[in-house]
Amino acid sequence: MSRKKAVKGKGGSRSPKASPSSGRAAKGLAVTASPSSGVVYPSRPSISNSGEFYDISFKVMLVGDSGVGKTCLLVRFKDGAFLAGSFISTVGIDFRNKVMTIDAVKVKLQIWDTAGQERFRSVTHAYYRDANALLLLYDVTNKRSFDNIRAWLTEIHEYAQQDVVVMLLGNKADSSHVRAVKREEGERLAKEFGVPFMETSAKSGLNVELAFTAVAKELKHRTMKEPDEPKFQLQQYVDREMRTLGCCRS
Ligand SMILES: Nc1nc2c(ncn2[C@@H]2O[C@H](COP(=O)(O)OP(=O)(O)OP(=O)(O)O)[C@@H](O)[C@H]2O)c(=O)[nH]1
Ligand SMILES: [Mg+2]
Repeated sequence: MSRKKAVKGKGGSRSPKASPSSGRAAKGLAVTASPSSGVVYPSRPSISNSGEFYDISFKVMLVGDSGVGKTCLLVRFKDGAFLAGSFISTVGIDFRNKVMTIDAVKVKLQIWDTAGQERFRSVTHAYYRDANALLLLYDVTNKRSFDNIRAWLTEIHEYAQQDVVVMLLGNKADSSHVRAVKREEGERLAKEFGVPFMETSAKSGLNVELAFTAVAKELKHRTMKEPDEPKFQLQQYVDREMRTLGCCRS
């Protein structure tokens, strides 16, 4: 992840107008195309900038106050590393691509890392409308970042698509000695707004993969759901995975 002062990503085009794109068709899969979600065109193979084929592509945005760990979460997910040391605040917006295999379908996530600082808010607003999913972060050691979640949700409501997938993440869960927001408080707020929730740690890797996988599953199901297939239940999936893995999946 480039942390330098640039509005540039490593993954290719950075036009906010680029719509969810298509990829190589998954063999034998029924496809329903929707203009606002990842669309599959069976005859058109696509290849990501990293050289990987994919079937469907979605845009995911990381949002939340400055310092909550958005960049670190993305770096952990993409590179499996933690950016320790001094904090370099993101300037503008940046993105990285990752192709995941979800139920035998190659799902490309184009993940936009936004700047949490107030002065970049207008830049972020321009990107909301094309996002298929938003990961909204607060820092469990910073009460203010949690209190600001309501304002972030209002902003999301104002600028994002109506059917955008939103997930609330309480990051820095490794810092139990300086915790300022209880897990139950996060759960309560998420319930109030009807969004799925989990705690994560970019430092330890706790639930990082799970957060992105859950979002990718939800988006994939919305696009490729068979008529008789039940609706994917994101929070239930997350709860089940956390139980199975003793709540501490990395
Ligand atoms: N202990 C701990 N520290 C973290 C974690 N995630 C991020 N940090 C630290 O928090 C600081 C901010 O992290 P960033 O990822 O740069 O924050 P950001 O949300 O991208 O901030 P902006 O780019 O300004 O919006 C850095 O010093 C990180 O090392 C985490 O899970 N645990
Ligand atoms: Mg950042």
